[in-house]
Amino acid sequence: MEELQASLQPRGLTLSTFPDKGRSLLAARDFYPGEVIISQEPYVCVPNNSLTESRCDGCFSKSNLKKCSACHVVWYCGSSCQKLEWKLHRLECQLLAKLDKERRKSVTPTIRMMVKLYLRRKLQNENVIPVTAMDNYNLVEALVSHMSDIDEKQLLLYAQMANLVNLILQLPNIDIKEIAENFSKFACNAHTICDSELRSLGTGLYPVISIINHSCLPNAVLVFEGRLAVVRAVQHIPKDSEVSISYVETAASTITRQKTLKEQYLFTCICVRCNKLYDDIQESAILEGYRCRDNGCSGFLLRESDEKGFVCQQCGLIRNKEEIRKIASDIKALSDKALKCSSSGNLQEAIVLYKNIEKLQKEVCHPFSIILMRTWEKLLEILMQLEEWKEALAICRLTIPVYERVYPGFHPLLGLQYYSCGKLEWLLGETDDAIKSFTKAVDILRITHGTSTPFMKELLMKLEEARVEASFKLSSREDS
Ligand SMILES: C[S@@+](CC[C@H](N)C(=O)[O-])C[C@H]1O[C@@H](n2cnc3c(N)ncnc32)[C@H](O)[C@@H]1O
Repeated sequence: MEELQASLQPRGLTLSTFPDKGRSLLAARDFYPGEVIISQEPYVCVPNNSLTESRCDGCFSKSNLKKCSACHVVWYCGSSCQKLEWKLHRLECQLLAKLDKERRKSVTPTIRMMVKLYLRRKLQNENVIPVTAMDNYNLVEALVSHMSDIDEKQLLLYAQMANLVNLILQLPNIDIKEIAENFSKFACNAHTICDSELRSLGTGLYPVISIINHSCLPNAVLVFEGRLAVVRAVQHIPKDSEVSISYVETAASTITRQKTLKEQYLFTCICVRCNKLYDDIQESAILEGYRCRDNGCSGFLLRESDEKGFVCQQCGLIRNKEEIRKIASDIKALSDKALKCSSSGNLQEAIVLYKNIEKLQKEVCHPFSIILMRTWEKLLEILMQLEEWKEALAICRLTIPVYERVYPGFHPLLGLQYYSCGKLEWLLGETDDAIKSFTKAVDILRITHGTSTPFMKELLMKLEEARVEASFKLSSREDS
């Protein structure tokens, strides 16, 4: 770790260890919103390839793919990506090619990532791939695994997966227990690699980025430029304070966030947001609870002590538990049907069902409820697929106030939602509104995504084009 400390120092970073959360990354100088704190290439990564969708192993793109003719498992979009991966894939390819057809089907992305991890370690040990302070297997060894917190069922699954990896690798002196522990390390430390619009593309292990702890109110954000993981400050991070990112969706009540963190990452979060008790009860009731039965009241409800109903914390009106239970069960039945319709491609029927869900949710959910927000997101997604732009814009606009509230400050999801709104407004000829939305998107995304990626260049170009169009419209109006 001394070597790593030495390489972090010139970047204005330092490592520390806290008793309640282990290693942490600290700022050794002030960082400001939009500044890159650290970036790292993956130690290993794999695309989300499945039987239904394939991606290039080098750049994760979906176009012009050709399957490796020897192993029939890995895809490439062209020779440059194939060359980039060649040193490692040469070994992997020989191993995968030896497997029979049925066995090859069991080589999931996670199994492949483990195989690649051991092959990369071997290549670094043999000096085929260079070792640096930020790129070496010791960093993988130092990752937390939480092995003692894993239940029997999960342990058994990791043991079976480790056996399969061993069978593929056929390396002498390999420790099956260590492979199983590494699967647990993947679960606690690996990151989902996303595109600029936060759509999942694959998974990667970034052992230095993995030192950054979680906060439900993070001061930094992790985004990807291709496979490169980039952490940017979204707040002023004063010298000596801890750098934090969020591992999970922050638009959720503390109970939900803590449950997800415990299930997926095996820890109980001790961040400031999780420790704020009163505000949190109110916040959770707004995000995932019920609204007052008086439509003019914006109060949130809490359960009555005798459990008969819910009391509005603003006007005191009581809402009957049975009434809420009935609506909630109707919503559940409709949601099951809507999900079936949308996954079977029956989008028109799905729209009708989601609109009915929205109507019922408006009766019971607080206007800032994330449950209602998820329904709007689903409606927006389907309306976009159906190219119903006007309706899509109306729904997109509804989501903005909720997004503003649940993703405050420089949050990529808020920036992306403004971007979607702007694109719809521009398409529908509402140029002035499009300029406002693109500007808001730029203000946020230049901090979270930087300005040099093709994605940001496209957004900046759209804003420029919209401005030109607006001034053209204005001058044509003045001329006539
Ligand atoms: C990706 S690692 C982060 C680095 C880790 N602290 C280490 O020592 O390697 C995730 C682990 O760090 C700890 N951790 C991260 N954020 C935490 C938080 N907000 N509260 C408590 N523990 C946390 C948990 O043990 C978690 O499983």
